[in-house]
Amino acid sequence: MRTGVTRVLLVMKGSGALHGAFKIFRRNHHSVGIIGAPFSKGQSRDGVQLGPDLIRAAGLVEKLKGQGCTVKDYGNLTFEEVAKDETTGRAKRPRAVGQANKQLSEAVRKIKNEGHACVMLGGDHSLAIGSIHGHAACGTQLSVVWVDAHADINTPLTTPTGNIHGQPMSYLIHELRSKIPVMPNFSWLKPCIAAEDVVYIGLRDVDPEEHYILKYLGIKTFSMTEVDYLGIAKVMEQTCDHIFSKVKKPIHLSYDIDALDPSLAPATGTPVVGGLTYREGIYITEHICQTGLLSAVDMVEVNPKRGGTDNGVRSTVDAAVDLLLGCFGRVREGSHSADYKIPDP
Ligand SMILES: NC(=[NH2+])NCCC[C@H](N)C(=O)O
Ligand SMILES: [Mn+2]
Ligand SMILES: [Mn+2]
Repeated sequence: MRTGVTRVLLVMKGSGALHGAFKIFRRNHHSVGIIGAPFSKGQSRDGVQLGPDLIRAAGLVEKLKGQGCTVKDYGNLTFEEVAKDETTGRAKRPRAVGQANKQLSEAVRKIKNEGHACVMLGGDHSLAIGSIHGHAACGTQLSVVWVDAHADINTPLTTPTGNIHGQPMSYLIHELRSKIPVMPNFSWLKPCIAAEDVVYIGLRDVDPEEHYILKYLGIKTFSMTEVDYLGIAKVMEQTCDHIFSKVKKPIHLSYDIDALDPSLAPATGTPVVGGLTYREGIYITEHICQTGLLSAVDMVEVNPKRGGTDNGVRSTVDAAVDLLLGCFGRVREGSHSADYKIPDP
């Protein structure tokens, strides 16, 4: 039995005809818990810490409620300044990143334990460390769908930039445990994801060392080349075949806004041309929602100080909101409540 999907026998009153028998309707009463993580030290560009409040200001909570979700906003985390934070290995600001992610992990674990689907608003993508760790801490094995132009799987020794937002996956995957040096403020973190439970979608800027790691671990990837070749519907079908091949596990969707094409989402720190269209980006969320197994979502790397114009920022933030709405029941064909009746004149 699929969870998250209700089968409804739709009978058109008056006509006597049966229309769309056993048509599948999306369950819209998702319970969503939102946590903001205004954190930017996993990379070097100012502004990405403004993401959570901007995404809220674009009406996320009201729109989720408007489509039938129950929403609890847990507010934003606050992060203390870390005084001396020297590079370890090549990783920059490890103490600040380690501390912030420890806080985030605890917050996500609480939201999950209170029974909600968790939405983490970033902030930079280093926050996936705490978000996925806190989600996994609830006890179940997870699948991770990582939608991004980048693989973010450099280790602290392979990273070309030192930015930890390019490394989160390497800290989380069991198989890379021996490749991660001891880092200050990271002793709380244990790997919690198996390489075979990860799927990437949207890749188009992968460092050579990352490419080696992906091949070495046999991780399932759909680069933009595969998106072009297969089309997004097949990509999503194969994504689900892969993550559901053994048992059906809860899904952690980690969505970097730079997966979308920069013409649509320019307000981000590391834009890469040739990205997902709006429709492909939304289709991913609709499909994941349909599985009924979406358990947590990260929406990261929205940076209003990039992207040039006000329009560019607005289009980026609106796209982030629409992607989140797609995760929790919005469908483009439209929808209606179960008890709706056409008004009599
Ligand atoms: N979350 C991101 N936007 N990551 C970009 C990473 C870029 C590059 N691969 C690095 O490791 O630094
Ligand atoms: Mn990225
Ligand atoms: Mn990323």
